[in-house]
Amino acid sequence: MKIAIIGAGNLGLSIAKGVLHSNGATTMYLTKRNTSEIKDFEKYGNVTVTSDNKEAIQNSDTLIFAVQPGHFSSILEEMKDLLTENHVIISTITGFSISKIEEIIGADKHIVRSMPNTAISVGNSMTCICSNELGKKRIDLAKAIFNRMGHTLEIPEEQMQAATVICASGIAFWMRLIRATTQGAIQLGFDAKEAQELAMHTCNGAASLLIESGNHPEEEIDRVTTPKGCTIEGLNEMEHQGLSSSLIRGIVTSFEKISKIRKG
Ligand SMILES: NC(=O)C1=CN([C@@H]2O[C@H](COP(=O)(O)OP(=O)(O)OC[C@H]3O[C@@H](n4cnc5c(N)ncnc54)[C@H](O)[C@@H]3O)[C@@H](O)[C@H]2O)C=CC1
Ligand SMILES: O=C(O)[C@@H]1CCC=N1
Repeated sequence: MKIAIIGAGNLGLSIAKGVLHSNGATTMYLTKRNTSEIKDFEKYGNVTVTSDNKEAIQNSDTLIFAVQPGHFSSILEEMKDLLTENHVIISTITGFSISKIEEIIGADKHIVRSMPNTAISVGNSMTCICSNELGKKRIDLAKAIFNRMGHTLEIPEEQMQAATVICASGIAFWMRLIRATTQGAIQLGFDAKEAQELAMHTCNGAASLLIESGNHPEEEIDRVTTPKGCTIEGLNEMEHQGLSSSLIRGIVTSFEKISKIRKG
């Protein structure tokens, strides 16, 4: 597998780390405009860091685009003559539809849209993917790439905007919940380091319980909430203060913002 990551910023580098972590590529190109900060990646023998997208594309078969939405059209325009039916073109760009990509490079290319998150760097991304008609022939390959770095779900393109919020922005939402729990633990007497340790491992345990059991969260909550106990008292107070409601409202607000990014 010869992978090029076009736009090695926050997400692109997270993908690069995940690929390295999982030995997922024979060669890997990382491109960005100013490469000085990421030259270190060349210590991995199979990695080339360059600002030359053309070189990266010509020497790779799987192209992962991770540039800002506003830069994507012009990069595709510049590179379209280099893109062939042998390439698998994977976009991670928020709000940029497959039809818009096809308008620029043509429908005769294998195009996959993916929405990973930054936990891809530690091999634990929730990644949603979909493809154009021709890309269906390569979707299993794309799934195999992302499955090495977490969990993958194929979805209809119409759900991509929602997946962006739940999975990609979701990392930030969960971080805030972990941070708030950490602050609570400090208030109760743990030092900051221990407080975070307790918060993040408990969060990990909660997710693992659901993943392994397939249970609904309320089933697991029922096991914790002793009648007249402290958990239900705390949980109800959180709901009086709008915990679930504020999360749902935040999710919907992020979703609506993507439509504005798309138009802009
Ligand atoms: N950060 C995240 O957690 C996620 C981001 N995304 C999407 O991924 C894309 C990238 O997001 P970030 O990594 O956060 O942005 P970023 O700004 O950190 O990275 C973009 C990179 O592209 C580089 N770049 C700009 N023009 C270029 C060009 N002509 N050739 C090569 N590289 C070029 C920039 O130097 C920068 O390093 C966005 O479209 C975003 O919507 C999707 C899922 C998660
Ligand atoms: O905040 C953003 O717009 C991008 C897309 C999802 C995660 N980061």
